[in-house]
Amino acid sequence: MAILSSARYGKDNVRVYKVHRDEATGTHTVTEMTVCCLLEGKIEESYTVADNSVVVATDSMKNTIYIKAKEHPVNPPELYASILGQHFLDQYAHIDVANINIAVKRWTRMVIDGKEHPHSFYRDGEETRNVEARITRSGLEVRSGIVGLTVLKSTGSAFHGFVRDEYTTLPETWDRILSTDVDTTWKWKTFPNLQAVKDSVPVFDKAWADARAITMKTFAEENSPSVQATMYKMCEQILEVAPETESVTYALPNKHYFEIDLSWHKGLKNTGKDAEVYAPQSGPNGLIKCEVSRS
Ligand SMILES: O=c1[nH]c(=O)c2[nH]c(=O)[nH]c2[nH]1
Repeated sequence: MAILSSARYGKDNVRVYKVHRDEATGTHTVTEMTVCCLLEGKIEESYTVADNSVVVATDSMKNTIYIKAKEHPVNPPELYASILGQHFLDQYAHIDVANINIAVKRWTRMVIDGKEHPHSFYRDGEETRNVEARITRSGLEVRSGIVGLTVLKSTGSAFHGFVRDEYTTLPETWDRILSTDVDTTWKWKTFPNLQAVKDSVPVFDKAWADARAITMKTFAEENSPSVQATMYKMCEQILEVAPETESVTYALPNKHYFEIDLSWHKGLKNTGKDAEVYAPQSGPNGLIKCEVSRS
């Protein structure tokens, strides 16, 4: 005997671009995002007995993503995700949950001859602003975040005092390169309904800007004793500045840069205090994760 223990389906990788044209100033503002929409509900029969009468086609979900982007603001993405998800619950009585994930790409306004250009933008990094929303009839669970913010510091990072035994070869260091691709999320207290999300609109952009600034300032200024200790400090600060959040997570790869001993070539000094040329590693890499909640 078999039983369908869990199921969700929908459209992934729906790419959407929206322009807002300010008629008064002639300034355009653009948003480009990738949306994933997965529905849950009374859909068992579509899997178990091939009954498609319960299936909202994933093609219709794609259409709905475009239509809701036309009808409503797409910023902040937390609001658009909530509006989109709520639509599926309102429209289809047998759908219980809409899982909406959004990744917003960067289009930063060009500055030409010292002036912000009204309609030209550039991609300043692969970092995205992300939202994961789970919309149910008992509330909206929303997690915001940043993915793919790549950072490096050339000093101001140490790692020593770790376990030394017969498996250890890594030397202790008081000065190393630290580099990572930041993946962080902050979870909002569950919203009871869509109106509560609408009422919270101003806090979403602020939390994103604060989390980004805290990540970079802490990374840059702290004399890091480890990735673990640095990320915990970042979490604490985000919880502090965003009181509407419940918890914060970080997942940070430790992207290693190895010293290269070149002494075999004419006695070249390139290790320790003389290290200048390093070998960036693709893998293996460390991967350090944490979630910090209010106590
Ligand atoms: O910050 C670090 N944390 C670790 O857990 C670890 N492990 C390791 O080999 N290097 C590092 N660096």
